[in-house]
Amino acid sequence: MRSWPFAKGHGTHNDFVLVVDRHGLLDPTDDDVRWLCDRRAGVGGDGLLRAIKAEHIAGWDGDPSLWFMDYRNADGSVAEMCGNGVRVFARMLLEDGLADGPEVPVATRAGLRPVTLTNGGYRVAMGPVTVEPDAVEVTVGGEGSAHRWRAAAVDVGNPHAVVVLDDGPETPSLTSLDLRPAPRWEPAERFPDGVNVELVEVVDERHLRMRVHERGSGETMSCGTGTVAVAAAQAATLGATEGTWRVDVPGGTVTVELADGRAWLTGPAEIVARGEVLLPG
Ligand SMILES: N[C@@H](CCC[C@H](N)C(=O)O)C(=O)O
Repeated sequence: MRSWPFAKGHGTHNDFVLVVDRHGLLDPTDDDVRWLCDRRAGVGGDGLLRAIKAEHIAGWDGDPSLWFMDYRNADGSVAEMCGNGVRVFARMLLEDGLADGPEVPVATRAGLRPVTLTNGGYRVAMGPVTVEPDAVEVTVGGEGSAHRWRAAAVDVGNPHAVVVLDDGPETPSLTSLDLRPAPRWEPAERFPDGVNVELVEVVDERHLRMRVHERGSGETMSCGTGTVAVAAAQAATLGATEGTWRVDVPGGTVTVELADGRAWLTGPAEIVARGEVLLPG
């Protein structure tokens, strides 16, 4: 049995188990991550956020004294970035006295992501975003209820495929789609390491509603990098290089600002529990 102090938190109901591992001694295995994220046997979460000093991360060539967010999906796989997670991560560091506000620079596999505590929530500088319209075909739903659409490939540090639903009479509503089976995409080589798939309803030009199937976690109530991806895909459709978008997800609402190929994400971050978890083994 191993006993680890942990916190549980969420950003627009995208939920995480958080552990502080300053010197990189915990080294969670894939099985540990799956167990921690298990909603019946473990603590439960869409992913694990491990805070480790960047000096222990091979390949990090920035300031070694920064906190590095080691993000793992619920299935144990590693991801480059998590837009909701990084806000919750910054909040935990601030609450624990491990960082000074109002700006917390967080090292991630996608690069530096500064998080600033503002009146409207936690604002994250999300870095560069690129959009390739109509790059893949995505199939959503199981046999008998499958739909196929063209999707934009969007890079927010991690990969996304964004389907914007039209308002034609044959188009199913966002809420009716079955996101339990993992969406498929073609050509498969376009995303060799998997992809997060967002489905979007346009409420108006600057207001979007989305659902997401996350690589490594399944359908979640929100995905911060996904909200940036859908805003960027919509901006590309409009021919806009800057602006502010409201994005509604099943777990709440966030704001995405875009300017000159870069993005900022603002939303809530909550810590809901702290304790000691007893890992098997
Ligand atoms: N929920 C996150 C994204 C987490 C990583 C993603 N599943 C991936 O594998 O790329 C977010 O809020 O951005």
